[in-house]
Amino acid sequence: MAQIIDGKKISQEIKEELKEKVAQMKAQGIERCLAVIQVGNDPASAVYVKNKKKACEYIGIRSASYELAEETTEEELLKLIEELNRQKDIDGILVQLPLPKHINEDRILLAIAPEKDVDGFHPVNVGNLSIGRPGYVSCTPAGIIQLLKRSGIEIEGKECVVLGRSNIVGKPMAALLLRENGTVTICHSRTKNLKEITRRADILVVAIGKPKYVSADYVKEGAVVIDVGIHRMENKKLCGDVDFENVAPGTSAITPVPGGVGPMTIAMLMHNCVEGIKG
Ligand SMILES: Nc1nc(=O)c2c([nH]1)NC[C@@H]1CN(c3ccc(C(=O)N[C@@H](CCC(=O)O)C(=O)O)cc3)C=[N+]21
Repeated sequence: MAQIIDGKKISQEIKEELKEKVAQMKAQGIERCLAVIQVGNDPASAVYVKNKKKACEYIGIRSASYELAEETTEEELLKLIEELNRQKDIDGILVQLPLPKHINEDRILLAIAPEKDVDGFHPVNVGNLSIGRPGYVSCTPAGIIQLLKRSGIEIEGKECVVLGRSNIVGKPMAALLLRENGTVTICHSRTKNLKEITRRADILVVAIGKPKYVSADYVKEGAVVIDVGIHRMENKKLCGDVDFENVAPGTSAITPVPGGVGPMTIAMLMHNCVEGIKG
């Protein structure tokens, strides 16, 4: 029987550990504050932002919330970021994505001071990860490493296949698996003979952004499958990039959606806020 990897439980464990750490830091007079910026009122973003603020409250760090109108200009947003970059009492800056179309996301992410970039999206942090230097690591892939480690799944020497090549998930995921001494292949929507490659995986991370895209014929018997996708179906239920019912029986371990990778993203954001930059 496949082990269902419980992201909710593991994320809770991490938040408990962080809560304790925050209490110790407070006793030494150290406080943390995360600035959370949301532009516009996309309902999905509003839910995520609310969950991030709730997590801050739970572990005991302050959050400063900036809810900006849809019409906010790129210049106005840049000005706010520059102000927050300068403020000594702000430790982390998170700009919720996606941004409205009239704002250049790239320019915004580049404006966040790398030492406050708790999302790990700034090119300096991305670069540091790829050459093995200390820096903030993107929360979703960092959370996946924690899921694997805390579920007793070894990475070293394993065939790891990442399906998807986004800057936020696929690429940093590959870098992290490599850092853990996995043998890493990245494949994507244009890959030829995709199934042949995904079927080689001992650990398959799916972040292709298509609902229920991966069926059992993509997966080797006994593989570990991590599903990064999150989609709302017509019946309002959530599903991932993996067809869970079809794939789960042939795996040794698999993450569900919801309750898999999603909660880990927020736990690792909290980790980044509390721990700061470390090796
Ligand atoms: N600057 C920025 N940083 C992000 O980290 C970021 C972002 N923008 N924009 C959107 C994506 C998406 N994301 C998720 C976080 C938590 C869940 C999560 O907790 N999911 C729950 C379900 C939540 C629900 O019920 O909708 C689960 O999978 O169990 C999902 C997705 C962070 N993102």
